[in-house]
Amino acid sequence: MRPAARVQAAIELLDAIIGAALDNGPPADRLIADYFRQRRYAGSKDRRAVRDLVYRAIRACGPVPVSGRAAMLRLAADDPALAEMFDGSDHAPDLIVEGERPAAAGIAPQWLTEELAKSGIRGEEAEALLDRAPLDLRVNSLKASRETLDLPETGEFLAAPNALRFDGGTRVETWDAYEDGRVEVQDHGSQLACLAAAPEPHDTVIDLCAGAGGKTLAMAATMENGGAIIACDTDKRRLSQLPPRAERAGATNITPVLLDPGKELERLESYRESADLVLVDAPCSGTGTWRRNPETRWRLTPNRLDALIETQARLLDLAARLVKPGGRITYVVCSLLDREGTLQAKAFLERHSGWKAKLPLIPAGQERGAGVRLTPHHDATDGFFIAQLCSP
Ligand SMILES: C[S@@+](CC[C@H](N)C(=O)[O-])C[C@H]1O[C@@H](n2cnc3c(N)ncnc32)[C@H](O)[C@@H]1O
Repeated sequence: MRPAARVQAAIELLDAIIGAALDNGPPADRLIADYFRQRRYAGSKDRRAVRDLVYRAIRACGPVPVSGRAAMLRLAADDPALAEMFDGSDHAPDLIVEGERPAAAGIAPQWLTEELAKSGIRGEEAEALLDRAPLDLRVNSLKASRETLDLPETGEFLAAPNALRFDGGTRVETWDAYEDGRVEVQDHGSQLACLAAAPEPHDTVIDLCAGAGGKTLAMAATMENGGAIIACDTDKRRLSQLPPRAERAGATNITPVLLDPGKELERLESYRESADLVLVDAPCSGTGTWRRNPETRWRLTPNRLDALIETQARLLDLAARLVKPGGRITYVVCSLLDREGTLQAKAFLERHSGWKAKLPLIPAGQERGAGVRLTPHHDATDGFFIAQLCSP
């Protein structure tokens, strides 16, 4: 593909990504993969170049752009070589018309930038939300040790006991250690959240929002396959990924339980007041993960945020019924908004007398009200809020 044709391809993809963001459609990565599946003539260099342009444009635009072309013009406004590609030739973008406006720059849509600022995320902290993320691995201590594991590349040792960091583009999927479950891809922030949860080998743990099991597997390793982990989720597709992953990782103490939204307690009745630990890794705005999925900031609306906050409160109340006296809830969100983080934890403590917050002991983060917050700028991790809520 000629360079100008790559720019036009990026514009077409951006149109699809903007449409999907507004209609709750597929994520950007899937749209990009589908686009190239239908265009086999594009080589790997073309794909990489187009993908890079698309993500640069997504990161550059704060509010939702009116079109892919406006998003690309945002980039071209600061990049004369890119602006020259708008030359109207075959497969290239049309010439730039005088007065044609690029999409607005910024961190996020205005309302969301304000929510972040209210939560203390502004300036460098806000800008770092759109950095490119490195690739973090967790060495699976059921099968290997970080100190002796031999990998094709040397990773940087991070503060979490099994964490290693590599460059963003590292192709770990091709490594033997990945294939045979000696390592898992997991952001350092997620690993620190599991460290905060600190499950003991004999514990009964309920992982209420287990998804595909990222944190479940980390806890199974910490528990050395002892005790029991009940891994729940309402999403059948995500939860169905857990058993094969557990098998690959050699984790044997996990029971997956599919929940019906709104009827979670009915399914979990037999676990009432039984858990030493309930991990609530709640559905959230994902404002802490924009480094990986920058287009998700165009998907969020004030109404969607309100609905997420309501669900988080409901799941915390449910968790309180599952914890045994003296047990605890570890509440985690990959969000930096106080309404989902410290204010959510505070509201829980007000609703549940006798419960107390205990500051999680992790070698990173900053105290934020009832818990600890990790941010891309301060901790070089995805953004997280983590609280430990202890039952009387
Ligand atoms: C942040 S993700 C969990 C990620 C997962 N713990 C991990 O480490 O990979 C939140 C999960 O909550 C699930 N969820 C949403 N509503 C739920 C509900 N009412 N009960 C249980 N899980 C729910 C979603 O399907 C999603 O998988």
